[in-house]
Amino acid sequence: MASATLSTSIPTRGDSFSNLIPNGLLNSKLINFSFLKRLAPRGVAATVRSTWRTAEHGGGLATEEDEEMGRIRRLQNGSDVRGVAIEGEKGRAVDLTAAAVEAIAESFAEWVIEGLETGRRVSVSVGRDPRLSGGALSVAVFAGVSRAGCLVFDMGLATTPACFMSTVLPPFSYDASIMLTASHLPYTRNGMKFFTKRGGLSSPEVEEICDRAAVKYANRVVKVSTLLRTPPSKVDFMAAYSQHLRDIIKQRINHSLHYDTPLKGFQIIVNAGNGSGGFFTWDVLDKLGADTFGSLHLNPDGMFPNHIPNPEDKTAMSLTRAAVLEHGADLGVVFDTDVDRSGVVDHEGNPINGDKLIALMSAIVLREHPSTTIVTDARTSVALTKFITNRGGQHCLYRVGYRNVIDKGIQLDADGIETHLMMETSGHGALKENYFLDDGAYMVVKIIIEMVRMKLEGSDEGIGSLIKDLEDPLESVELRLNVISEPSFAKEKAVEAIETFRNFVQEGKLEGWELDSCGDCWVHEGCLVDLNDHPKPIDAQMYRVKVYDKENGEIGWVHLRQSIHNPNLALNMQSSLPGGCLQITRDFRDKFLVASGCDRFLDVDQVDKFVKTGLAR
Ligand SMILES: O=P(O)(O)OC[C@H]1O[C@H](O)[C@H](O)[C@@H](O)[C@@H]1O
Repeated sequence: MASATLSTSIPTRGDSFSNLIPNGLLNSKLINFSFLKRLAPRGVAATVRSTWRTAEHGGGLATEEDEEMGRIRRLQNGSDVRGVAIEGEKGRAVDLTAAAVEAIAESFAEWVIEGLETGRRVSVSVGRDPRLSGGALSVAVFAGVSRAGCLVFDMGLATTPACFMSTVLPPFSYDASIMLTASHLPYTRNGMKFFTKRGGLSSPEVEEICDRAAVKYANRVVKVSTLLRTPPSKVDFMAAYSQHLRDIIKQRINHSLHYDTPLKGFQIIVNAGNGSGGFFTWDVLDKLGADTFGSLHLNPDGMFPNHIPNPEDKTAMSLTRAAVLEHGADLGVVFDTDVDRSGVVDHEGNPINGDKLIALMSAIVLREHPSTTIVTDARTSVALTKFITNRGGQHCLYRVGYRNVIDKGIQLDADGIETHLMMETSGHGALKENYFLDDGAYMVVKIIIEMVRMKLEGSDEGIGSLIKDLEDPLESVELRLNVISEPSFAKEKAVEAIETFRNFVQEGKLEGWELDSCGDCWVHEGCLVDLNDHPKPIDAQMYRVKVYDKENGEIGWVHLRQSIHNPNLALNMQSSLPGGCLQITRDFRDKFLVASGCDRFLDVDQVDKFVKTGLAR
């Protein structure tokens, strides 16, 4: 091993350096030693270095400090922190403890202070969703942030977009914000999202913060503070944020007869799934004159007793659909727990989420900004690309993960390629006009304004009519393949499988499969395969492949990637040929999984089941 690598790298936790380590791992994704040295008290850095040396010599056990540091590092999930916060999951212990949260919050606050280099005390706001663990973990955040020397502002029950908005809306304008949420994950989980005035943090930034927290945590004898240096000040930011949303609706509709109640005469059903989104009903819609009778699950309940708050959830959508039809409402709205995502139901009861929601938002945005570029993740249908380009827009397909999609849009826009909308199929949607922030409430605001505008222009067709010409893909399937490995190696094994897949495709071992360098994106070759003009560290490995057949030409695509949250691979595919997905899956299994030997460390049950029965999951 080259000495240059020796002096700059240390292993990540759990690298017990057995011969289980996948090829090349020892040199990859290792944190920077000089960074660690700056932070780590001598003992810790020395332990880390000596463990690394053990590795260099081919063996040795991870120390207790390594274990502790690894536990904190593994809480990073892309651009968020996520973990189990309360007991209740079979086989999964609590790892998002108050001590871990405190160390991470303190590290974030230090990172903000260093970045701002201001003489005054830095201010940080804190919000949370209704999860049962939220109260206790808030206290841990207050302790960590105040321990770093910041002023803390407690927003209480809040939404993720509101946390960001608290950094830009005067008079609040806090320097940074932390939201405690695990979005649509079960009640046992919780997590953290981080914001500065520049927006949400990227995966490498969160990784840096977790590395810092890991060292801090491992070096602490007493892990949890009992004393708050500065008690938090309570603020009712949600009231100000709601007024901000109301003002936007009033100003943009500019109703000639009733300016302050522009939603008079409209019935809108909100399904908040017992998450944080209830405010949108009583503090935004009701006050603007809408009739919200029939709305569902508005009261916050950290057990989420009705269904998972998630616009991708079938129950959430079908209950909302039923309520819209029962009440003859104009619109149904479904929020996820922390309201950074949403979906809608039109007045005919048609659910609009996934590709359909992207199409709806594209139709609205393209009217305002003809020819704008729209960035989505690369699991969208060929029909969506057609929908966007037929209206004069450009469609850039990029990597899964809302932060990736948003960051790509920001980068394109900065490079002079006008980009107004960035959306993931999961329902994260960000608009340039709204700080490039993924904001489920703001998306609904845009849709409501469009709905009223259409009505005022004399159309009774409703917002569903805007996407009438969007075709559904003939076949669309998602399968998951669990990685069978010790948890600390799961990520690396996933990368190994995905890179092997890429090699197989490139070497022509799967006939008719061709690595898709940029989907149907015209912007730059290679954007999808991470060869950006501004390369960024990769948070999850993924490739999209176009599939051709001799008789029919291009028949579909395959997208293989590491899951962001779990030790598994996600295999998505679409086909325009009946039975195409079955054939694709058969080839994937026989010519890749079995031929490469990856089936030895991947659980191929779902693949086998689909091949046998045609049923996914
Ligand atoms: O990797 P998965 O488990 O499929 O999750 C992927 C999804 O995770 C979260 O929900 C993120 O907010 C999304 O941006 C991402 O697409």
